[in-house]
Amino acid sequence: MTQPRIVGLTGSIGMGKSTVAAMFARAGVPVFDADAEVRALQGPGGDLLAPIEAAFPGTTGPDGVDRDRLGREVFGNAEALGRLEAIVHPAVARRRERFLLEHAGAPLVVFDIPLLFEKGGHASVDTVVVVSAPEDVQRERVLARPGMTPEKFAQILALQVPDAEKRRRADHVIDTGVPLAQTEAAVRDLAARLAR
Ligand SMILES: CC(C)(COP(=O)(O)OP(=O)(O)OC[C@H]1O[C@@H](n2cnc3c(N)ncnc32)[C@H](O)[C@@H]1O)[C@@H](O)C(=O)NCCC(=O)NCCS
Ligand SMILES: Nc1ncnc2c1ncn2[C@@H]1O[C@H](COP(=O)(O)OP(=O)(O)OP(=O)(O)O)[C@@H](O)[C@H]1O
Repeated sequence: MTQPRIVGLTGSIGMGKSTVAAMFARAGVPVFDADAEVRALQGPGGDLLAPIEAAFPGTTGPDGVDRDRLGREVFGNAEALGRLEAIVHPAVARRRERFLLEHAGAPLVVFDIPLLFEKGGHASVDTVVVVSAPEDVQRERVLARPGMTPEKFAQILALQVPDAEKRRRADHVIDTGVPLAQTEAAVRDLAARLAR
């Protein structure tokens, strides 16, 4: 059986990755959502609660990981973030392998991976799609989120490959600074071309 073509979907914070991933799913393309996997692994009863509690005492409870609290410990502290990533990323990679086996017959699959460039994942996908919007649109979207502050936004941006570089390295750029219907049409068109 031929392997599906693997699309790596990425973009900086607030650029619209999750929205565009949902558009690919509506176009019939199976989507692996790395963030959702992290949330499941860190949620109530999740496999990673014990190792995270051991490494970051007091950050887990009956509701799973307290993400705000853990975020405060790791964003802005490279050593702590590295320790968390060493717990989380191998578990996500195992789930991604399983997803690929489950969808071995599909012509096209999407890996929605926020840190595709940052962690070198672009080398193991066939095509890179970057979602991008003007900086002021990104900023407005992110600061509108509950719990977000300009300081946290700046810390997260500093950890991410800049948008301009992502766009330069992309095989395809999806513009999300336009009306949703226009983005959705672009995604449908790209999905059809890539599935051929
Ligand atoms: C620290 C945690 C609990 C904070 O959760 P919270 O819900 O507050 O934030 P969220 O996950 O929505 O992330 C907010 C923004 O930060 C970015 N971000 C998250 N982790 C990282 C990281 N390791 N490096 C750079 N940016 C990151 C996200 O892409 C997003 O743009 C969580 O981000 C986490 O467990 N991160 C480590 C795992 C990871 O690398 N996840 C992202 C890729 S799968
Ligand atoms: N044309 C568009 N394409 C995508 N999103 C849009 C568009 N116009 C407006 N939006 C809005 O922008 C927001 C994008 O948020 P989304 O959660 O998809 O970003 P994200 O890149 O996944 O974020 P993060 O990296 O922080 O997880 C949504 O509220 C969405 O409705």
